[in-house]
Amino acid sequence: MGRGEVAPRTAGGLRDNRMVSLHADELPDVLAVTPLSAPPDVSLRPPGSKSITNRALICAALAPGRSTLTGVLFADDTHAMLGAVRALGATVTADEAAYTVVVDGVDPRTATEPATVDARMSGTTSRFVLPAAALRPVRSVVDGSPQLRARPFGPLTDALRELGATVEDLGTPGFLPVAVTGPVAGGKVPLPGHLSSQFLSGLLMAGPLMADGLSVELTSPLVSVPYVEATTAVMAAFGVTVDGLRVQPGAYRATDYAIEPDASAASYLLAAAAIGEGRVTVEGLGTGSLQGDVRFADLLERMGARVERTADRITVTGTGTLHGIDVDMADISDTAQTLAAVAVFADSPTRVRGIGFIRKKETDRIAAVVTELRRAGLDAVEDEDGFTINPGPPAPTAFDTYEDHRMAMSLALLGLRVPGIEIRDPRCVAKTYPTYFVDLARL
Ligand SMILES: O=C(O)C1=C[C@@H](OP(=O)(O)O)[C@@H](O)[C@H](O)C1
Ligand SMILES: C=C(OP(=O)(O)O)C(=O)O
Repeated sequence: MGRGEVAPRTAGGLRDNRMVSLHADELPDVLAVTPLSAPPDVSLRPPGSKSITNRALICAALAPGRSTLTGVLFADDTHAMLGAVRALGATVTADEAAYTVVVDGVDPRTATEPATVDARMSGTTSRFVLPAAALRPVRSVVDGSPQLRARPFGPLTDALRELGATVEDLGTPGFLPVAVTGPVAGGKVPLPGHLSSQFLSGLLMAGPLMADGLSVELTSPLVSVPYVEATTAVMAAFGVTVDGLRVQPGAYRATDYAIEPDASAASYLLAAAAIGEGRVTVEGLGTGSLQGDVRFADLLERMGARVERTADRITVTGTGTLHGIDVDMADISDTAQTLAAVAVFADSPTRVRGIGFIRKKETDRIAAVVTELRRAGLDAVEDEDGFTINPGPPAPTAFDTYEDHRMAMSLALLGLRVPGIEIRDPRCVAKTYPTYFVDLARL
């Protein structure tokens, strides 16, 4: 995928072409979105999945021997993970132009060097790397950005202590930074599920290298369930079986692994078809996807868009009709802000439930999306576990993005239909989708 060229401060239209790149590295402080001049009719392949890339990197790093990963996402969150697995002793050779990473993994139980990991803003990196670091008989420090330091971490440190690791709180207990010294013995452990699924995914991936194996007992309902299914699927590709929430002692097998495109990233492109009353095909994602977020297309269908699916492709066609829906998004909460943007153009209110935990993501996403839509003159209401969007025409607005890539990507969609929409700090898309505005411009 090359870098797009469009007019300065402009995304969405290619006609006034003054050749300024829309890659995240080169975006201005404020980006104006130009409404679509015609309904989109495009086929796109989003970049590799962040979630699958970061799982495959952990499994490959723990698998002695050489693994080759293809379709890799190169974005801030995966650069964080590349740094993390290097710090843990894996040898990593990345070829960004070829979307490929070669990993020579090592058994962490033989480590002799202390490690320091900067997880940057990446929840997955921090929560996946700490249990892996706990397998090492030496001390590892894990830290991240101020934003990541504000996100919950305590369930993971509690679980690792219970499983036999030494965990030091280096700041506020329950938050980064922390230090861990293993080896973690393993065994049975209780774990809350209602804050994040990433604690469970991280523990499961370290499970086979714990001397006593691992058995997790959830003490509260699990959110983001499909991500745990993705974890066990990637582990299976590297030769490890998870039975319920139990993992026997064993070993990862180095392998060559193809990463599918990112389904959360795809949500913006598919939403654009519904909003822009055109047609968008997302290649490489379909009924065979490992990612729950492909189900975002089901919601567009419920709202009135036409959806066609094959094993590896989804096409959404906007029909000009969009009805509001009432939906629990606990399984696919990364697409809740995308749905909010679509809901603005529906003919009845949309209520999203079950996502109270997204208040602890990059920002309080419920408060942020409601605040910004209200600034655009919409009647949006914050609920404890979600939000309600009453549709209406958005006023020209420069949206704040709260250092949250998904705020930027979702709110930009309004500008495809409404003039005067601007995105402040659009560079925050670099966290998971540095070429987002390049792809948006292709619509
Ligand atoms: O495991 C993963 O790859 C992810 C799980 C989800 O987080 P939570 O489990 O914290 O909801 C999701 O929001 C995040 O973007 C990626
Ligand atoms: C919540 C997200 O990421 P993470 O938890 O991995 O930082 C996200 O990508 O929306």
